[in-house]
Amino acid sequence: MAKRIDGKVISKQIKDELKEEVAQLKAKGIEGSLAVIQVGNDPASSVYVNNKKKACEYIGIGSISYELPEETTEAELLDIIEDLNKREDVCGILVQLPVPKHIDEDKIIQAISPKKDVDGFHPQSVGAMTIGEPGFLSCTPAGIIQLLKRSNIEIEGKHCVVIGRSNIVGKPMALLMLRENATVTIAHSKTKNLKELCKQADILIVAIGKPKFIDESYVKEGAVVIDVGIHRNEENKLCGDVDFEKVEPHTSAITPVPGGVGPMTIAMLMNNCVESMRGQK
Ligand SMILES: Nc1nc2c(c(=O)[nH]1)N[C@@H](CN(C=O)c1ccc(C(=O)N[C@@H](CCC(=O)O)C(=O)O)cc1)CN2
Repeated sequence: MAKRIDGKVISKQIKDELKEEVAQLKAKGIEGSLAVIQVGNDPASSVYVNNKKKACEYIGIGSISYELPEETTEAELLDIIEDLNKREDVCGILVQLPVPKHIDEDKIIQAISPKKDVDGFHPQSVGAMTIGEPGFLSCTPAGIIQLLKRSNIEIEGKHCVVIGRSNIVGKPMALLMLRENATVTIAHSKTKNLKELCKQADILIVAIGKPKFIDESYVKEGAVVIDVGIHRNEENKLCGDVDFEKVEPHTSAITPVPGGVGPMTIAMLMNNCVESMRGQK
């Protein structure tokens, strides 16, 4: 029977470990706050930002919230980031993505000091990860590695197919799996014979951005399936990129949506904040 990988339980374990560590750091006089910036009022972003602030409170670190109007200019946002880069009480800075179209996302990411880049999106963080140097890891891919390891799923030597090549999930995911000694294939919208390729995967990681796109015909019997997608239907019900009901019986382990990868993104963000407080980066 397929094992359901419970991201809620594993993310809680991680946050509980971090809570203890934060208490120890505080006892040594080390404190820090996460600056959370949201531009505009996209409802999904508001949910994620709120959950991030709640997670800060849970593990015992501060959060400084910036809820900026949609019309905020790029220059105004850059000024705020510049100030936050200099503040000693701020251990991490995150700008919730996506930002409104008139703001250049890359410029914003690059303005955040790599020392406070707890999202792990800065080119310096990505470069460090690529060559195995210390640096903040992108939260969703790092969360998936934790999900696999804490579920005792062997990665080394396995064929992992990652569908999706975004800078925040697909590419770093492939690199982290490679770092764990998996044999990695990246598939994307132009990949030929996607189904045949996916059927070769021992571990299939899906970040394709299409609701319920992956059915059982893409999955090798007994494979591990990780669903990064998150979509809301007309009845406000969430689903992933994987058709869970059809695929689950054919897997050895699978993540649900909700309650799989999503909560891990926030747990790993907290992990990066604590790493920043430790001053290890
Ligand atoms: N600055 C960033 N922006 C975005 C990131 C990111 O890592 N940093 N990732 C995504 C959104 N995201 C975090 O911000 C995120 C997405 C989903 C979840 C989550 O816990 N999902 C729950 C369901 C929650 C719901 O009711 O909608 C689940 O899957 O169980 C957390 C964080 C894009 N932007």
